[in-house]
Amino acid sequence: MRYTTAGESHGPEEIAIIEGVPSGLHITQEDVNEQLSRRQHGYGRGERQKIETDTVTFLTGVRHQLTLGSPITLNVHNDDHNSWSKIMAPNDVATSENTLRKVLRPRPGHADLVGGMKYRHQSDLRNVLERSSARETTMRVAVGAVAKKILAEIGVDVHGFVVNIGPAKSDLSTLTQYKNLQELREVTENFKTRALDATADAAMRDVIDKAKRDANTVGGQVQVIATGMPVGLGSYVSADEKLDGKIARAIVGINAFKGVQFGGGFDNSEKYGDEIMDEIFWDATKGFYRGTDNLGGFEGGMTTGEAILVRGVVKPIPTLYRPMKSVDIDTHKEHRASIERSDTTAVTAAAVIAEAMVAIELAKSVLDKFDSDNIDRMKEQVAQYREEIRAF
Ligand SMILES: Cc1cc2nc3c(=O)[nH]c(=O)nc-3n(C[C@H](O)[C@H](O)[C@H](O)COP(=O)(O)O)c2cc1C
Ligand SMILES: C=C(O[C@@H]1CC(C(=O)O)=C[C@@H](OP(=O)(O)O)[C@H]1O)C(=O)O
Repeated sequence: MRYTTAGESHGPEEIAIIEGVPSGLHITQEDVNEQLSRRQHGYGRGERQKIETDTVTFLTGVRHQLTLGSPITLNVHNDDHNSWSKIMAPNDVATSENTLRKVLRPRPGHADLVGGMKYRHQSDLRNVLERSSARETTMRVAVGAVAKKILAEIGVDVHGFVVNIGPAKSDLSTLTQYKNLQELREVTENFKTRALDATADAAMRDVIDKAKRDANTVGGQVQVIATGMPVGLGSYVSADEKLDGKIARAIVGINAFKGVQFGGGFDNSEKYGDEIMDEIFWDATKGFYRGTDNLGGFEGGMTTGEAILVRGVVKPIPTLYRPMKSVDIDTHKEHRASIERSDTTAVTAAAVIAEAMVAIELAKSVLDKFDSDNIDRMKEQVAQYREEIRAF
């Protein structure tokens, strides 16, 4: 399975094309809309989310709620485009009127300056901003919704949570060692049944309100937990086959993500070996298993069969309403950075996007190993493989 996305933030449409989804997968537009709606929620976002109601249209690859095995085209309309149609017009020549919203003072922390240099957009950095915007993550979540449906067919569940927003921490933040799998499962379930909107926590709202009052922004960490993956997805034999490596790349590829860890991650560096390795046990019904999950479900770049625990670090939003120092690209004079309408934080959305990215990488790995033509044949092969592994 592979995919590509296209679309500018204030252009008319966002598009994704996915190839390699098996035939016979049951999927509806509502399945995708549910995930798109989760991405749009979260305290601390700006005015844009009030304008958009992200809903998908299947343009190709699905018939009577079943995938055909052909490329699937997903489309989400940008409602905000109504206010930008002249500025984003593909067929009109540039005039003083339709370039009114020029960006000439690059925002530190954004793609503006380097993107402008690289693509020679020296007359208007909006040409960078439009595609570098995290608006594009709408389509990654849409693709992730398809991946989650594939994974659900073989009992794999993937869920993203907020760990902290600035200094305000959720209960999950204390679970860095995962010594007790039962505790991990309970906390996970507890979090899932609560509103995804971890920013409902009063302490988190306070941090966001303070940042907003100060014309500032704030970041945080998110955690993705995936359960039910078969043993042995990914491989140690070549560096680019390692599934933890593919997931790390997918996570850091999300706008504003600056770090990733598995299991206890960075905290493990302060521990001794006997505190960290996940000891091996055997049981006649389930075969080999571990008592802990300090390594986050990977050994040698392969799934161990325990929960996959991935954490991502999200930097604060770069656009500041009290902007930082920058330089005008026309005059080369020092000037405060441009201000664009912006979020105060997007950590809650980031948890949903990280979930989608993990789901995409896991689904790809399943489709690489098992039949990818038809979903029922894939399921049969996974069941057969699971039985072989259990009997090892
Ligand atoms: C869901 C989401 C929403 C975002 N919203 C904004 C925003 O409103 N304003 C902004 O300046 N950056 C926002 N960002 C971050 C920028 O897109 C990102 O920092 C920028 O593209 C530079 O990429 P980098 O941080 O990965 O280097 C958002 C990121 C995510 C994941
Ligand atoms: C549009 C979304 O996020 C946008 C991501 C973003 C950025 O610079 O990354 C900047 C803002 O864009 P705008 O100026 O149009 O409000 C966010 O709203 C979205 O998540 O759907």
